Formats: sequence, structure tokens, C-alpha cells
Amino acid sequence: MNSAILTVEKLSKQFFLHEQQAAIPSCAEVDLQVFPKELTAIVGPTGCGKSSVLKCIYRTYLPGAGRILYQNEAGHTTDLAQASDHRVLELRLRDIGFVTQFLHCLPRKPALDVVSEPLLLRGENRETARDAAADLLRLLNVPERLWQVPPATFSGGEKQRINLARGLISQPRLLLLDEPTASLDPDTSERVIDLLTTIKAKGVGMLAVFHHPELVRRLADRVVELIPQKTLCHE
Ligand SMILES: Nc1ncnc2c1ncn2[C@@H]1O[C@H](COP(=O)(O)OP(=O)(O)OP(=O)(O)O)[C@@H](O)[C@H]1O
Repeated sequence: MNSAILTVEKLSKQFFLHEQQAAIPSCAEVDLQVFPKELTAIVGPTGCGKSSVLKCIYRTYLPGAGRILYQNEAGHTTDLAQASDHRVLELRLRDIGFVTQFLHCLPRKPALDVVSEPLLLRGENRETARDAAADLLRLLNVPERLWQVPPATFSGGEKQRINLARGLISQPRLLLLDEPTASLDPDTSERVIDLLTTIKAKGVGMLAVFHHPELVRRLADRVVELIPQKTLCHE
């Protein structure tokens, strides 16, 4: 039996709005596991904290409570809820990828460079990285005329393809996906589903937020359902 790449135990996060004297719970007591060659799907209604769970794991948000145990290839475990920023950046470089719904990148960088950058940061040579980026952009139906253009002005669907290509290029051990096909046309969605299936079979463990039940049915090996939390107002 494979051991889990990721084990999340009793993860909770809340935001304090000081002006309103309110605590907004974003997720509470979440337990889940991700295994190699498997996809765990997070489902639940709007606002129940699905994206927040991914952001706590990637440490965009600092978790409020709980443990986020990541096990690397050598079997060493890091609690991402407690790890130093330096350790988190190290893991982001080699082990953990995140495909968000939004693309954040330098305004003047061409799409091809945005996609190849993760491989360059891992020490790959420029030509190999650019070839791999071109292969992915082709696979994801990004027209070649856009490759040298910075993605800041791209449409939602084009940006999402760049995001996916950038997230998938270095094939991390653990891939976090936040609605990866939300802005894509049916043909590109199918390509993404095929690509995720292939990457999964190669050993990558995935944790994904999906709104569409069809995607859960086709891609998920495990499903975690979150329930909405109540906002607490302090008088
Ligand atoms: N940075 C933040 N500051 C304040 N509140 C936040 C922040 N991020 C998330 N929240 C709140 O946490 C709750 C959960 O948000 P989150 O985006 O995780 O939900 P979700 O289940 O992914 O929603 P959706 O399905 O609509 O994308 C919401 O009530 C949201 O307003």
C-alpha cells in the first residue's frame, strides 16, 4: 500500500475583520489525504472554504490550526502549517505545484517564458525548458502567435491555459488545482482531463477543487465534502 503524500488533519482557518468585529471562518476541522497516482477532489457549496484549504497547503494563507503533513520522496515529513517560509519556497520549487484560477506574473514576460520559468528555476537549460513549454502550449491549444506576447491582456480561457501549462510543466509530486477547467472550451477541457489522467498515472498526487460533478466522476479517486461554516459576530 502506498503511503500518503499529503495528510491534512483538523485544518482550520478564519479571518478577523476588525472593523466589523467579526470572525469569518473559511474552513474548519478539514481532514483529507492525497496518495501518489490519485486525485482527491474537494467539493461543497460556494464559500465553504475549498480554495482556502488549497491556499493553506500552498501556504498562501497561514493556517490557523491543524497539521498539514507533506511527505517527500525520501520519506521525510514536513508540517506545512509550521514550516519556515524558506522550507515552503524550497518545496514549491521542486515538490508542490499550484494551478490557481488566476494568473499572477510579471507584466512584460512573454507567455513562453512564463511557462518555461519553473523548469529554468530547477536548473534546466533554456532550450529544453522552452521546447517543453512549446509542447504544452500546443497541446493546450494556445495559438503560436500568442507565445511571445505577455499574458496580461489574454482572455480568461487563454490565461487559464498559460496557468495550467506553467503548473504542469515541472510535474511536481503534489499538484494543487483550483477549478482547472473553469474558463476552458469543451475541446481544451477534454485535453486537460487527458493530460491530468496521464500525469496522475505517472505518479503525481493531486488535490483539486471542482464545481462540476462530471469532472469529479471522471478524475477523482477520493472525494472530500466541505460544509459551510457560520460567520461569528462579536457584539
Ligand atoms: N483573504 C480573505 N479575507 C477574508 N475572508 C476570506 C479571505 N479568503 C477567503 N475568505 C472567506 O472565507 C470563506 C471561504 O472562501 P473560499 O474562497 O475558500 O471558498 P470556496 O469554497 O472556494 O468558494 P467558491 O466555491 O465560491 O470558490 C468565504 O466566506 C470567504 O469570504
